[in-house]
Amino acid sequence: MASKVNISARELHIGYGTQQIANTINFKLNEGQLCGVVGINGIGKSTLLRTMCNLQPALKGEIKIKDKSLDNLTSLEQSKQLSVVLTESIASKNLTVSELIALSRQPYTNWIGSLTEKDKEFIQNSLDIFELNNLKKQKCYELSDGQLQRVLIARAMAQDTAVILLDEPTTHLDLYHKVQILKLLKQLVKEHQKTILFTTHEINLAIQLCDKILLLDGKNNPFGSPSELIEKKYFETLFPSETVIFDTKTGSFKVNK
Ligand SMILES: Nc1ncnc2c1ncn2[C@@H]1O[C@H](COP(=O)(O)OP(=O)(O)OP(=O)(O)O)[C@@H](O)[C@H]1O
Repeated sequence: MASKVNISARELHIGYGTQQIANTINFKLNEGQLCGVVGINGIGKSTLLRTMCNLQPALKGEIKIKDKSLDNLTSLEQSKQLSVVLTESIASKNLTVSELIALSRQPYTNWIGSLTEKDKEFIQNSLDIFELNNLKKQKCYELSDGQLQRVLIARAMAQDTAVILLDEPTTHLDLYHKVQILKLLKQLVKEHQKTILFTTHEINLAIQLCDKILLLDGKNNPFGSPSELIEKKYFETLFPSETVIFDTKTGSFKVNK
């Protein structure tokens, strides 16, 4: 059975007003796929993410969620298809972990905002999957960066959308917690058939864990499986080679000593 395309971009140009930041971005992501967006500082990763969740307009081209153009979705329809975890610090840190995760059910609750049994089930499932039961009564400001990141992803999970977008979900985390978060994302796409797209500077980890990588390079913006991109030597020109080199044998970046 052919996998379903959950999100795609066609000939997408992104930027601010008359300032183009990245051009001709093309990709298609199926359900059950984890995709990392990589590229040097300032190349447009966060701009792409913000464009993909309609926080800013595309300059050209089309984004589709399933078979519908993002432009044609109402904000309620969008919030049932697409959840977003951005880097900006959350305004609601005064809430407990449970309360923050419960907010994710807003697209489904009635006008009073009361939670049904089904809503409560989604919230409890998320707490279970992300092992947050022992933290659920804690205030969000009391959490470590790694714990808060897990809570934010749990909230996106409880929103029950086909697509989850995350902006740098592993910043400020130590190596163990970076790997833990990325493995959780991998588990989500495989066990729950989600499509997850996240921006990252952890290219070595993305190469090991992602099904697809979108490499914003300011030219071709290649998209493919990590091994396809390695074979086509796209990683080799990403950084100046006198500083960092790409080792094709191990599929990882090394310091050029
Ligand atoms: N609100 C804005 N208005 C105008 N230009 C902006 C705005 N936000 C970002 N930019 C510019 O857009 C470009 C891309 O920024 P963006 O934050 O998308 O890059 P990035 O790849 O996510 O960078 P980093 O890896 O450093 O987080 C930069 O040149 C930045 O200065």
